[in-house]
Amino acid sequence: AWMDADFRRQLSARRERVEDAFEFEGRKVGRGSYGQVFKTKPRSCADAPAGDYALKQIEGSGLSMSACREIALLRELKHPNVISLKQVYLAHETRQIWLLFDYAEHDLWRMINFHASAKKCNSQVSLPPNFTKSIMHQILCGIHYLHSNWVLHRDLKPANILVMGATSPERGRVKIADLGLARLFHQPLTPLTEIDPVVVTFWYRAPELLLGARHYTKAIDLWAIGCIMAELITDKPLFYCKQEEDIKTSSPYNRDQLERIFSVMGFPSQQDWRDLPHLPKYGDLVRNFGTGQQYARFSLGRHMSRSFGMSETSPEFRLLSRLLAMDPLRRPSAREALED
Ligand SMILES: Cc1ccc(-n2nc(C(C)(C)C)cc2NC(=O)NCCO)cc1
Repeated sequence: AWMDADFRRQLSARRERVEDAFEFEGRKVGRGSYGQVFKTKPRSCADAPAGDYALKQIEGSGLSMSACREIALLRELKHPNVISLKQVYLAHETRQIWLLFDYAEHDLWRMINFHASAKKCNSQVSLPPNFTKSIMHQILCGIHYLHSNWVLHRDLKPANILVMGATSPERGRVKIADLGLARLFHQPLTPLTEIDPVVVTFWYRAPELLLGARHYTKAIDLWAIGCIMAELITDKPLFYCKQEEDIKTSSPYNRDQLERIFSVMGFPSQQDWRDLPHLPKYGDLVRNFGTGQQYARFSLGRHMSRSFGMSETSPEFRLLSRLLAMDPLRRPSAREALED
């Protein structure tokens, strides 16, 4: 009531309603803790250019903290490899918030699974090497832009790497997005609750996070990019680890996930990772793994050459092993990885 009633009436009469501009009934394509997403086209009367759009109806009502954060963040960011927010619709009657994005036909999770299943039935439809190189270059460009604006992603994984489809003028272009769950908790140590049917995976989480690191860093994003690179090459999650169903742990320490990392990478020595003993969960690590002698013969080179014939002297292996350095201080910045 603080606003003059007549002025309010004029404003609400002029405000463009999302249902007037877009047809989205029954066209839901996504559902998660963040809200629901519809694939839509503008109605002829709308002034949006023709093409497919994604309309996200934000969970909850009114300007929640996460809605504010998403709008404030996305409206400032503009890069070809980062999802772009086209329009915000505030439905005052229902206090609903709608975000309009360009529709991305694909995401890396589905593309990798498609090729993995195609491989199983022996049609050699594996991802062409140039595809992996192009996707990696675009992810690194997008992350370099975010990091230079001091935006950390915190939950990079194939499902958050969108790829524009054939009907889009930006065909084949990567759009880094954040479709969901982990965004609700800004600190790495918040308990993971099952507010979303899809179980959170730890496969892309850097070892320092699993050992209780208190803050996200750029190096944590680069570790995840290393995991994505390996998955593009092999069609398999590098640090695949079965998930217990009830992930209600409040501790960041995940023994099974750490075990999987060590059985691929080997166990980090004092020389490999000087600061390891200073991490909060180092005591648990020693209790569970001792000196890690049982992993002495494992290494990334051994894993990639024995399982996928990748040469340890190849340039792609060199980049992969830099991205997957156990010590976060030894991982390259996005710029250094781009130069590589
Ligand atoms: C609460 C909240 C949710 C998502 C974001 N977010 N962040 C990003 C980055 C890639 C710029 C980091 C992108 C988004 N949001 C989206 O990708 N939204 C589209 C589907 O939900 C921000 C904040």
